[in-house]
Amino acid sequence: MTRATVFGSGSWGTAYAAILADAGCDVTIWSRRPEVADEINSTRRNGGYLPDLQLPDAVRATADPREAAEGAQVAVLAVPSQTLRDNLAQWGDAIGDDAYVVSLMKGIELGTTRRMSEVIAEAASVDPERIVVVSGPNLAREIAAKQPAAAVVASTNAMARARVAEASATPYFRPYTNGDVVGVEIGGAVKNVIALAVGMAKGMGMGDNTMASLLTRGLAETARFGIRLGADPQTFLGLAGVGDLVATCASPLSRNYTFGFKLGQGQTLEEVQASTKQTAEGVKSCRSILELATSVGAEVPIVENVAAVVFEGRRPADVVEQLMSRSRKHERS
Ligand SMILES: NC(=O)C1=CN([C@@H]2O[C@H](COP(=O)(O)OP(=O)(O)OC[C@H]3O[C@@H](n4cnc5c(N)ncnc54)[C@H](OP(=O)(O)O)[C@@H]3O)[C@@H](O)[C@H]2O)C=CC1
Ligand SMILES: O=C(CO)COP(=O)(O)O
Repeated sequence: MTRATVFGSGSWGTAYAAILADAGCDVTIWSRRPEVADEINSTRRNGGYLPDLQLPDAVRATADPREAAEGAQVAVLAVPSQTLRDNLAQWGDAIGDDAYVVSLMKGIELGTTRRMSEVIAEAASVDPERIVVVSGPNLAREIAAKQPAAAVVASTNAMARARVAEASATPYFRPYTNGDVVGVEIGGAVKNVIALAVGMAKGMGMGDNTMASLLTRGLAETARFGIRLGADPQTFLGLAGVGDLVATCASPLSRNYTFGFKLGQGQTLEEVQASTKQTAEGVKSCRSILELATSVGAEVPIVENVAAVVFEGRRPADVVEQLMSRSRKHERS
């Protein structure tokens, strides 16, 4: 039986722990708050994040990272992208040298512009051949309700991706393997920013043509940018590209879409931030994505305009005008 640890007991960490248990693993969750670990152990629920999910008996929790990581062959990381480096500094050394380290995170680090697999390799000295990235159209609430979904399990190491895919396969969660870690991580990070843009448009009362236009042009800029970093263009047509973009941009369950929607309705950044406890990765990552894209000479106008709203206080309505008045060009330029 595979021993797995999930670091992070938020929405996706908790839902992923259930996937692993349903796939036959013995799972320990690390919660940073002891009361969350106690609640999971005594009620088999994590009411603050996924109140409707009854966790399988094979899942237990602890607030002690070393106890959580003990003997784990698979260590899953599900904390916010911007805290990952600090988290790993605290307990990264608890992860065994032979464990596969799985990133569920969809962001780019501020300041360094590192992808999450790069942060893991640097901050916890993990061999990149042991790092696996899981991404795709996986809204935690739907997965927790055991609604069927597919995902991509990416690693440069064929054995690592096969092993993690096997440990995560259930009747409602179907993993596909992929060797393109860069493309999978870029798709996952940029779609959050495009979902903020779509949310803003919807919040301003715009309809499906606007949504589809933003989504399609968003995919174009994601691919343009990812290819400059060495990604396989085909990855953006897959689950970590189109798949996740569609799920996130079309769902009120998405924190990024909802965040953008509230901005579009006229709430201030501070008001929206105060109303949401959960992680909307695109809000911070739009800045690091813009910086990384600029450094490789990739034009990312939607990301740039979302960053102008979030970091410069521009109004969403001004951004729409700006995007619509850009110089005309070939669709594939
Ligand atoms: N939710 C989803 O549907 C999906 C999310 N993802 C990605 O997974 C990653 C995690 O997301 P998700 O689980 O949804 O996030 P949540 O906001 O739901 O949970 C974050 C978790 O990280 C913990 N945490 C640990 N250290 C810190 C810290 N220093 N500051 C804040 N929180 C900390 C939180 O603890 P505490 O409870 O004590 O605050 C909580 O358990 C993100 O990158 C997200 O993009 C990917 C696919 C689906
Ligand atoms: O990544 C996700 C779905 O695949 C979750 O999106 P949000 O973080 O916007 O909720």
